[in-house]
Amino acid sequence: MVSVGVVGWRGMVGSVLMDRMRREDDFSAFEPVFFSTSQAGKDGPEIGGAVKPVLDANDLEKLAEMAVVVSCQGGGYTERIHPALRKKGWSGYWIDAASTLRMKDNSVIVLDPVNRHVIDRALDEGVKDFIGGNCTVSLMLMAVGGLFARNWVEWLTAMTYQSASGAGANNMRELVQQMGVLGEKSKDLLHDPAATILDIDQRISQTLADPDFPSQYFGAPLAASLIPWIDRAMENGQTREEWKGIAETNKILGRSDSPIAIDGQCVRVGAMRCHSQALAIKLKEAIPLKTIEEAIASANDWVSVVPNDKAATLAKLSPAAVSGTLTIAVGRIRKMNLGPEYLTLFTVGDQLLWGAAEPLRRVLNIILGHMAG
Ligand SMILES: NC(=O)C1=CN([C@@H]2O[C@H](COP(=O)(O)OP(=O)(O)OC[C@H]3O[C@@H](n4cnc5c(N)ncnc54)[C@H](OP(=O)(O)O)[C@@H]3O)[C@@H](O)[C@H]2O)C=CC1
Ligand SMILES: N[C@@H](CC(=O)OP(=O)(O)O)C(=O)O
Repeated sequence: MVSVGVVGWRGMVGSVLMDRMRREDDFSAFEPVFFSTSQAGKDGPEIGGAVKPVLDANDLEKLAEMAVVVSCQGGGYTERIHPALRKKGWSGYWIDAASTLRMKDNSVIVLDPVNRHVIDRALDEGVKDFIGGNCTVSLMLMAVGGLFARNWVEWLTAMTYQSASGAGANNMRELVQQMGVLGEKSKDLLHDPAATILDIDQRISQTLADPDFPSQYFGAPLAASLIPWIDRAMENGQTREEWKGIAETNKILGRSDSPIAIDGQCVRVGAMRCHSQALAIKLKEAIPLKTIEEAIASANDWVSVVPNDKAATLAKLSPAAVSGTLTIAVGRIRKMNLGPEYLTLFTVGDQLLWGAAEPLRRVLNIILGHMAG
């Protein structure tokens, strides 16, 4: 059996990946070897009734024995270990959730329902680094990949509403903590029939402004507010999250040499693990709405077109409705009053599933199939 090293299996993305692998019985196709930077020697996860000790994730000798390494450990780990392994002459496959290697010439950003042809060509050409994309980019392409596949898109803007999970587990905890503080600080007024809504609003504002309000990880209140800044500044005024939109989308589509114009604003909102996006798309021609909806709906098995009405929208087009599922909900699809070539829509997807773990799980199976010949 092919030995596959798994690093980062304890983390948030890694935990979601493990759950998906168990559900799809992926572990029956290879020999998993679990690595950790803090748990070496302890019992690893139970797989098929067997429990084996965890190995040291810094042990290059042991890692080099793997035919494939899957890492959800983070960019710092990748920066240290990947070049050291390659320098040792390791020629195995490296699959990674971190952004570190995404834009390297000899890596592929993987989203197989959208770019399987790019992945297959890379495997045939001997590429060994296969990297999961930025979650927002992956979710956008899962939503409107059908429009790109038909070469209908002239340009696209993505106004994002990104969940706390994109920033990490501690940020998710902080969001819930913030919600709890707001509830606790206002409950006396909520239970007082004489209290006016402006009394309650003022109490919330005072609580958000309190220097003791928990914001260590986000750096600002997120609950009852939002943060229009994700990742670090770029020289052109974008954030790096916004830059990923054009850079990674075009690399995934194999369009880096003739990029499609993409830009937008990336905003953190108080959702737990689903990213939402409002897209505006300039089509190359005035395509009928029904034809557009059919192209979106037929692009992959997970996209689900939600009718543009209030009941369907409230029931199906939200983080509350989509969280924890592989569904890519796409709704509010309509032409804009800017002209018949201008399309807008709203999409919601689970940022830990299709935004992180699922593309890694799927490309591992593609690579194992390629290795089997
Ligand atoms: N967060 C997201 O939604 C997305 C993240 N990514 C990327 O995926 C990578 C992993 O991100 P993420 O999963 O958020 O990272 P986490 O911080 O959740 O996990 C990374 C590692 O932290 C260590 N760790 C320390 N304390 C704990 C703890 N209490 N519980 C579990 N693990 C702990 C574990 O390593 P050890 O076992 O060695 O101690 C774990 O593998 C990053 O590169 C990130 O950029 C990509 C797309 C989306
Ligand atoms: N940056 C995304 C999460 C993610 O995809 O990170 P990266 O592109 O560094 O893997 C967010 O904050 O929501």
